[in-house]
Amino acid sequence: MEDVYLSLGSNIGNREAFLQQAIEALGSDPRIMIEKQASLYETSPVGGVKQRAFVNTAVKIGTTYEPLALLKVIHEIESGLHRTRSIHWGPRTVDIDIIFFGSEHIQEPGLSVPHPEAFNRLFVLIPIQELIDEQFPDAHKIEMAISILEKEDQSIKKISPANDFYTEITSNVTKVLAAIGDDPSRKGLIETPDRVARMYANIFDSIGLEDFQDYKLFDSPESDDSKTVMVKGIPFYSMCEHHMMPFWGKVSVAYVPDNGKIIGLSKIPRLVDFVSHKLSLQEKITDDVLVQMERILHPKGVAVIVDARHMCIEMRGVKKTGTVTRTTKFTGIFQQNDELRSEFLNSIQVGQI
Ligand SMILES: Nc1ncnc2c1ncn2[C@@H]1O[C@H](COP(=O)(O)OP(=O)(O)OP(=O)(O)O)[C@@H](O)[C@H]1O
Ligand SMILES: Nc1nc2c(c(=O)[nH]1)N=C(CO)CN2
Repeated sequence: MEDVYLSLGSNIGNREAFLQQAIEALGSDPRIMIEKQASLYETSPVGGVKQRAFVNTAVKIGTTYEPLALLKVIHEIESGLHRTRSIHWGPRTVDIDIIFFGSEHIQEPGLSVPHPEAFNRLFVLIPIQELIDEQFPDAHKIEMAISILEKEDQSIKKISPANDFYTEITSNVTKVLAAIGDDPSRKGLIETPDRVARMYANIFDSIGLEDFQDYKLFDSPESDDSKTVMVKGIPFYSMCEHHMMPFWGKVSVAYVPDNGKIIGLSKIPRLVDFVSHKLSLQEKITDDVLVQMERILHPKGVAVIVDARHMCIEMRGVKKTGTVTRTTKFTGIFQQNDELRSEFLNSIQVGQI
C-alpha cells in the first residue's frame, strides 16, 4: 500500500459538493482508502485565466494501484462529475492531481510526480501540509515554499465549517426534522441528515452549471441532413422547484442535422440527466433540453416530448394517482413541417410511467 497525496479543486457549481463527491468516489473504490482529508480553502485562481475563486482541499490515500492506473481512475471520477477539458488551467467542476506517490519520481507521458507545479501553488501546499508529519521527506521543502509563496498574491482562506455544503445541509435538515415535530436524535433519524446531504450532492449536481459541456460532435455526410435522429423514452428523475418533491418520466428527443453535424447518441441521455439534476419544472426540462440541443448542434430543428408524473400532484393537493403530464416543444423544421411533427408525436404513446 503506497501513501499518496492528492490535491483537489473546484470552481464551478456547488464547489464543496463536487469535492465531497469526488472524495466519496475515491473512497468507494475497493483499492483506495481515504486516510485523511484536509480542510477546505477558498483560493484565488492561479495561472492567469480570469475565473471564479476555487475551493481546494487535499487527501492522503492508501492505494494498491500503480500510478498510471490511479490516474485512469481519477480521470473517470472527474468525467463522472461533469468535468471537461477545454481551457488549460481554466474553470472545472473538479480537478484531481496526484502530488506525491510514495517516494516515487515519475516522468511518463501523461504523468509527472511529484506534480511539477506543486511547489508553485499555495492552494496545493497548505492543504497538503495538514496531512503530513515531520518525517515526510519533503516536509521542509513544503514549509520553505509556503513561506516564499505567502509573500506573493495567491490568496487562500480556510472556509469556516458554516460554509461547508455538508455542514449546512445536515444542520438544517436536523432543524426541519425537529420543526415537523419529530425527534432528530431517535435511532431511525440519527443518520438521516447526513444521508440527505449526500443525496442532495448527487441529485442536485447540476445546480449552478449553465451549459452542458460533456459532448463531442461528429461529422456525417451532408446527405444525411434530411434524416431525423430520434432518441426515445429516456428516463429522468428531477425535483420540482415548488415543493421539492420528485417528478419523473421519459424524455424523447428528435433533431434534423444541419451541415453534417451530429452528436454522440449517448450524450442525449447525459444531457437529460444534466438538465434534471437541479430544482426544475417539467416545462423547464422540456425547454432546457431544446435550448441545449440548439446551442450545441445548430440543427434544422429540434423536437422534445416529456411525459412525466409528479409527486406534488399524486401525494398532496388533488391526489390524482397515475396522471401523466405531457409537454412538447418544437423548433425549425419541426415547427414548419406538420407531417414531420405529427410523425414524431404519434410515434410516442403517452404510456405507463
Ligand atoms: N501528477 C499528475 N496528476 C494529474 N495529472 C497529471 C499529472 N502529471 C501529468 N498529468 C497529466 O496532466 C494532464 C492535464 O491535466 P488537467 O486536465 O487536469 O490539466 P490542467 O488542470 O489544465 O492542469 P494541472 O495539471 O495543473 O491541473 C492530464 O491528462 C494528466 O495526464
Ligand atoms: N486557486 C486555484 N487556482 C487554480 C487551480 C486550483 O485548483 N485552485 N487549478 C488550476 C488547474 O490545475 C489552475 N488554477
